Amino acid sequence: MSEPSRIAALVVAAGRGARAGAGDPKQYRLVGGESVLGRVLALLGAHEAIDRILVVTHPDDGDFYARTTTALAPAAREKLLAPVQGAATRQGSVAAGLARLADGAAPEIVLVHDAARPFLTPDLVSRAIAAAQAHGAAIPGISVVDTIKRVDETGRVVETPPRATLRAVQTPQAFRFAPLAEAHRTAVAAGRDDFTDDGALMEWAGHPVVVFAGEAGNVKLTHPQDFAATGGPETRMITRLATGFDVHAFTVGDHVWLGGVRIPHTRGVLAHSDGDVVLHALTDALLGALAEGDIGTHFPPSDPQWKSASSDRFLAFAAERVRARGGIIDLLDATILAEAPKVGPHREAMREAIARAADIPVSRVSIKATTTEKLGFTGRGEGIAAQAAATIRLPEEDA
Ligand SMILES: Nc1ccn([C@@H]2O[C@H](COP(=O)(O)OP(=O)(O)OP(=O)(O)O)[C@@H](O)[C@H]2O)c(=O)n1
Ligand SMILES: C[C@](O)(CO)[C@H](O)COP(=O)(O)O
Repeated sequence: MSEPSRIAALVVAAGRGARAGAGDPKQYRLVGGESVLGRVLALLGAHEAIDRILVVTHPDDGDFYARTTTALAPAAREKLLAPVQGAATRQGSVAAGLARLADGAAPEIVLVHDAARPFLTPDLVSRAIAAAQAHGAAIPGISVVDTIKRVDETGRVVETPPRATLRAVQTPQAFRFAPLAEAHRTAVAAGRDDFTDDGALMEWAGHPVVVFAGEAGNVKLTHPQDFAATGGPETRMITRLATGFDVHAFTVGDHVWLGGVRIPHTRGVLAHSDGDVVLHALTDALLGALAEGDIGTHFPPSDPQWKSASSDRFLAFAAERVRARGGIIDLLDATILAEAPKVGPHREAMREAIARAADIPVSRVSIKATTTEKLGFTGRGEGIAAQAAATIRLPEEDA
């Protein structure tokens, strides 16, 4: 069997955003409630074909970068290499990243992406990878809607290129790694540091470059009005809250699963799956927020394939449904109702496990517990229960 391709994402984030006006560096400002770079890294991190991500940063941005990456889901954080420092030009910043990626086992394919383009989609990333695998050098482009003129230094029009032949190109631009790294070294040796994209640099170095379909929404945040326009996503997102509840009876056994953690106990639970009441309640809360039924709708207990199933897959499924509808999970909160086992010693491990299953930052997961003062079935030690709440944001048109 052939080895899977090694595919790296190189995100250039070392610019100063002079055209974006006063304020924090544009790659760390918020759009739709999330940092621009954070959105890029979350999306690239969740893409299964990408095995490592390198961000090229500005030396002044250490704190911004640390805050952004701490808030990432574990799956995305694990793919991050230590950042490298950029240069005075975009081309120089890309070259610095390529030099770092060449250290050790270089990737086969590299996707070069502007941190300032936070609205890329998984589909665009997949198309970029497929195009690079097929053609070696591939860049996303869209047809232009304005008529474009070439002018001289006085502003006089010297040419009107036929519009049908023009494309406005974007990132991620995808290349076989070795030729791109070589072309960058050749450009520096030739004293060139003025290429505004890697497609132009590869073209100059004599490589064929193909354009594949870009996306109109994949804009580069350049001027202050670009951020005003993206005030859209924030106001267009609708917050939804829903709850979930689950109970399992105790039976003979020596452990229980709670929040994705195996906890030794004097009893086990009666269940078709692993009987994790916390993950079941959270799954129902997420499905409720989507109005997409409940856990039994998607994973019927009558279906033998879910026998003894690990419940993190149920939660992962529900979280993926939120993302598939363009949504964001803001909070997963659960309360465990039991006299025993004690939850406190396992709380952080549960938060980590839930964050991992839902692919969200740990800071968005909360676990609480209470006894019921020896009242009711939980008080009598007959079973264990969990109630949960989830808040998500969904695009207005889909909510
Ligand atoms: N020396 C530079 C210049 C740009 N970039 C990155 O290249 C991308 C595209 O560049 P641009 O939108 O021009 O960003 P800035 O250079 O920051 O903007 P400006 O030209 O307005 O200062 C951005 O993600 C930017 O951070 C970089 O890593 N290093
Ligand atoms: C790479 C790029 O985003 C493709 O459109 C663009 O060339 C970057 O230009 P900038 O002047 O560095 O923003």
